[in-house]
Amino acid sequence: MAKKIAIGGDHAGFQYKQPLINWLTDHGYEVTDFGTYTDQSTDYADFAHPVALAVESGQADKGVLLCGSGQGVCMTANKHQGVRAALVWSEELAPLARQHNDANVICLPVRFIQLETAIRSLDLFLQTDFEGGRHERRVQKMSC
Ligand SMILES: O=C(CO)[C@H](O)[C@H](O)[C@H](O)COP(=O)(O)O
Repeated sequence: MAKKIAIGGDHAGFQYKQPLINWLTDHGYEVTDFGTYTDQSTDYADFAHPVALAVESGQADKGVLLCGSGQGVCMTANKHQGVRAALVWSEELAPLARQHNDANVICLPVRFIQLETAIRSLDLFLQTDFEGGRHERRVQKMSC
């Protein structure tokens, strides 16, 4: 089970960061917060890279990234070796990202989903295992 979680996001994701950290710590996860720490305008890549690096290096088991649409942090994180970041905007997508894609970073579009959906999606993401089998071959083919 993933225990060490890296989290970060830009100003557009800031509103949900602390509630998600609270939920994670309440449920026994060890959280590293890479910012941003205010709602002042920032650049999403400045937070997506540190979170992705934490996952890439093994410092964190899983990553959580937040921005307005989820797109910028997701694109940035996926530049990193061994990082499979998934944009999740409904509860159904969270377990699929784990079961089929072995995603290790969840990207949440804070301007487009309710906090309850973000928390439920994160919970499902962290609880769900990769299925392997036919998906193992497909995940391996992602590398270029
Ligand atoms: O990465 C994004 C868009 O691809 C995020 O949604 C950003 O949070 C967004 O672009 C921030 O927009 P703002 O107008 O600067 O608040």
